[in-house]
Amino acid sequence: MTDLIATLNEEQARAVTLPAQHALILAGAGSGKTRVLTTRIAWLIQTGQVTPQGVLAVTFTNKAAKEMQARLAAMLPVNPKAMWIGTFHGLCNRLLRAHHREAGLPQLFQILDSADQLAAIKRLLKTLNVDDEKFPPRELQHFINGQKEQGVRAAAVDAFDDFTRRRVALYAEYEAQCQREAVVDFPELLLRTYELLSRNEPLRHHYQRRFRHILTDEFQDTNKLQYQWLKLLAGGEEGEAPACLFCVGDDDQSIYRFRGAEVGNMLAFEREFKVPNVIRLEQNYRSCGNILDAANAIIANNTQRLGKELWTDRGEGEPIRVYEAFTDGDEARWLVDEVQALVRDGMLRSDIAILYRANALSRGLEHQLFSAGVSYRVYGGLRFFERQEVKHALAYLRLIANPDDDTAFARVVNFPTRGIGARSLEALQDAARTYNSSLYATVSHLSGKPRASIGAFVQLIETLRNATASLPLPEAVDHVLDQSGLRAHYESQKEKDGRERLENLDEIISAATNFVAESEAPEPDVAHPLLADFLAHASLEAGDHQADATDDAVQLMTVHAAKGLEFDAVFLCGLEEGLFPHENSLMETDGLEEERRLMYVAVTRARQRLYVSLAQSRMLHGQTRYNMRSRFLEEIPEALTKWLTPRTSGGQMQARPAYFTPSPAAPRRPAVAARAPGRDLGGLRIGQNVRHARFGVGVIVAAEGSGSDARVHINFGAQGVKWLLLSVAKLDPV
Ligand SMILES: Nc1ncnc2c1ncn2[C@@H]1O[C@H](COP(=O)(O)OP(=O)(O)OP(=O)(O)O)[C@@H](O)[C@H]1O
Ligand SMILES: [Mg+2]
Repeated sequence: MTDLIATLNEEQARAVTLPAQHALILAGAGSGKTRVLTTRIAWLIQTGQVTPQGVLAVTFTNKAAKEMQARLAAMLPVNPKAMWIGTFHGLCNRLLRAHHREAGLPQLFQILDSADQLAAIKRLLKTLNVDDEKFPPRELQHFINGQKEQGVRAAAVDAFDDFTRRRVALYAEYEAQCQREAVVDFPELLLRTYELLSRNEPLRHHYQRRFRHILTDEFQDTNKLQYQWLKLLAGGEEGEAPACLFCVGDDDQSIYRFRGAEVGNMLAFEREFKVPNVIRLEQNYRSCGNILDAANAIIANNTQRLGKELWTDRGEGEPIRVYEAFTDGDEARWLVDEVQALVRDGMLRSDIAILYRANALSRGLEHQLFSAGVSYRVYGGLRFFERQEVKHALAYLRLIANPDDDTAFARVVNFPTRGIGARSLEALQDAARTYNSSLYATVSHLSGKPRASIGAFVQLIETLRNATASLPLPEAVDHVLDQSGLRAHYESQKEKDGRERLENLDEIISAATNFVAESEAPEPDVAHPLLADFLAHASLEAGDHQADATDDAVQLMTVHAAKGLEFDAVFLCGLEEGLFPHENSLMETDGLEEERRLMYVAVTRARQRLYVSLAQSRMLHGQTRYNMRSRFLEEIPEALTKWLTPRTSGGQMQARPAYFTPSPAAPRRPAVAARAPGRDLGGLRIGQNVRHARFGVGVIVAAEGSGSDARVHINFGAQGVKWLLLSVAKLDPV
């Protein structure tokens, strides 16, 4: 044990060996916060100040909890599985299972993940005959979860207008439905435990006496209810000594404010508990100097900071490598080549991470990795072709290619909802068994209402088949997305999630475009002969090649999912305005500062090598976009970087030069929505602020087309993001 402390620096050792009092460790990335927290648990146990059962430690992800357990097992002769180390959700689940009766739940209550929860809400709305146009399920879900995260039950919501009163009534109905069906959603796990402990005094005292040390990692991302929960468990009632709270966090890494995380909890904690020990750690052990300097320089542009600096004695290390590709395809190919070179030089694949801001970027990368036979693993998110909305879209295509595909039929016959009832489907399934034929073929044997409702669906598929027969594959996909109602369905879902799903739908068009370009298709490349191949390609890419956890695989994830992790080499791609910072954040300072913190998290994941890349044109969501270089890239001091491609002048990116010959995998024909690059934006440029008579002030985030066809993509903040024709819209520079 003393050995372990000997490897720590002075401040770290002081934090680990603090007396039994509250403490706040406020420190930047890679300064050893998580290591200090883990070592403190070991030290407390080893010095006999607490038993392993007396410790409660909260981590942010299950992966982090497992790592902490493994480190403890290496330091101490204890069974860390028996200890209370886990995420808020995991720990609450454990408490509720142990005291399910007191919590009013059957022992085998089921947990609803976010998708299940949404399905439950939809079902509820249907049963109650509620118009889901007026009360979109996803908004209702957001409302309910928001209330629960504030610790507010339906009965306690203050509703001053009719709309809110209706929502609250639905919240109450939803609570009743969950209770009837014995299911618990994510925020409910926390709220239920919180209520259990606050109402049940003996139980509360039991746990307050038991957990004498409560340690929380990533404290900057706790929400209000989580903080209340910690306070409740810490106790300190009626003259009893409270448990010692040991919280570690970094305000510069607070990246969940959009979900209700309150960085103010750090200050509230310090104030409310009169925390006697606030320790700052300033030495970074993770990253080489250049990487750290870049991170410091980037975050210095934020104004809302508690303020701290990081230094390292590891030497400056390698420069940050910057690659500016012509297209996203070029970017992905370069990236995979570079990954392979690193692996040849002896780096483990699992020490290499590819990070991106938005999930939609993973498809192109996955495709390149897959084609090159590099095993990879996608964390915290499904692989592209496994995502629900993508599977729905593929199901329509599968029915066009093969009407007898019953799985595809069942998946979309009533999605988007077309009022086909469970009874009708049962009748169809029974008849299919009797006639021993596929669902599709059986519809003609039905009669009455089922025949009419399901018959209309069959008719839709027939129409789709005819309409797409002579279209090029990407256009066929586009057509199906529209006519199936899928696009409209996800468009009606205004929350973040709905947008992301829409983006993923459009991404299938990009996939089809690339597939056609690569498949040596005979001219004319009309959809139908290619469709089956494309679908096979999609299911292959979805199923196989997903390396399992033990495999040595390159790690792909969003920046959000990378919090707390570290890798020898990090590739951060898509560094373009509109992508990172994300276009939805451009209008508000808070939004931009949260994006910058996210950038800081991304950069500080790298130990030795950091690559940042961008593409001058990117096919995303079915459209070719020409974005400006990300301001975050411009915020990295030039002396720290090494450009692998000629450094362009910055500002608006150059269009691909006319002499550039497309590489083999680049699209041979323009995609549905792609336009020729030579643009004349009538004196405007991407990144510029403009005023529109109706929408107000916005920022130009992308452009396409030229001459009288030129269109610009403008983010008007609260007014939304719009495509406007330059020749029609009157835009004044501001
Ligand atoms: N005193 C030390 N000597 C050597 N290595 C250290 C020391 N302290 C921390 N490290 C190493 O530095 C790396 C970063 O530590 P850790 O993950 O605990 O930082 P962190 O502050 O939790 O980072 P983040 O903010 O990203 O969560 C780890 O590999 C850790 O083992
Ligand atoms: Mg950490």
